[in-house]
Amino acid sequence: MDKGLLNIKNLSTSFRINDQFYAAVDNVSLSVNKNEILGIVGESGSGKSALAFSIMGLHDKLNSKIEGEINFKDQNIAALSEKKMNKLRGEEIGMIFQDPLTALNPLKIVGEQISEMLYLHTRLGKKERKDKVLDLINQVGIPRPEYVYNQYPHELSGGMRQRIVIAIAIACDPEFLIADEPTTALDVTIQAQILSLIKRLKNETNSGVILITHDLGVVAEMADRVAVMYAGQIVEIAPVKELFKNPKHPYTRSLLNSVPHGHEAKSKLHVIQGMVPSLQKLPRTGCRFAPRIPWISESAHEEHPELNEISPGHFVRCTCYKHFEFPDQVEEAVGNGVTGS
Ligand SMILES: Nc1ncnc2c1ncn2[C@@H]1O[C@H](COP(=O)(O)OP(=O)(O)OP(=O)(O)O)[C@@H](O)[C@H]1O
Repeated sequence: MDKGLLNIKNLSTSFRINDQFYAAVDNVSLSVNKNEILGIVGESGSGKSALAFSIMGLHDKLNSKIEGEINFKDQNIAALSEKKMNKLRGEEIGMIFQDPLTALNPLKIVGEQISEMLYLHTRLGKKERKDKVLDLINQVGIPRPEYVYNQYPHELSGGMRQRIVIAIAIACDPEFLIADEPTTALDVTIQAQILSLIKRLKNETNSGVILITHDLGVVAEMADRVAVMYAGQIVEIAPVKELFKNPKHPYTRSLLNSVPHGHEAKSKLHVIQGMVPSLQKLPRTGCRFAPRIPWISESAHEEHPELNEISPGHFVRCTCYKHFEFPDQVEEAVGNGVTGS
């Protein structure tokens, strides 16, 4: 894989459960370049947030364990002290959290919350900080910055609150942004505004972005490349157009097929049943997706599934995709007098 602004190598993040550690992120390698948005998709429990929190160094050290490397601008930030990580967080890597209500302090006016970031990470004086905060509120598309500066989070709409969270994340011009489900809590029109804001900021600052979402429409709109996570592993990674045009892994195909398209209202949705197993129940050997596609023979899977590059920049884990059909598609084909391959 190419060398980017962020290079993650063999990252595993494990959590302590009943005195044993279980990996929620399991041997993940990926890179993100400047001015690139990497979308990360996957069902709930696939390890997306655990990965994001690992990059930000936000896991509780007592109950989690991180192995592997998280190289940011050629420095392994997984090995940094808490003090250095505190400096890096916000200053060089900003994070936009899913729920603005929990990300913001309900007892402080929003202007001060943005200003605090500048106080911690810059040498700006009080007046310069205020000017910069007003400028940031303006940049994230909120009218009347002077007025909004003095408001409490509960006085703002959900969309405005998320803009404030974004203003905090970009206050120090970070070179990298992690957005973890940034629009999940918002209604559709506001979603579109927030996403175009993130894209504009990325273009203006040339920053690298990881965008975590379970919404494939968002990924199609925003990402340059997409990584599909299942049970702690990347099962497929490809440039966005390639992934949508030529999805290979059964899990990716199932995710894509579960999105209804308006113009195909009457066509059937082929979906794989089941869900990501809990950490303790996760199969740790062989193809982790095999239990959800039991109609695919054991010999179709690799014993130790790796990410194989099948075309430039398009990687797929395991060989089972070569033999995969949705069972109801096979039935349809047989019903039509055509045998499924
Ligand atoms: N602090 C923790 N302690 C124990 N297990 C955890 C912890 N955080 C996450 N997990 C487990 O790790 C797995 C991955 O969780 P994670 O939150 O990363 O998934 P996700 O893909 O981000 O899901 P969602 O879309 O719901 O946010 C899950 O099985 C989850 O229960």
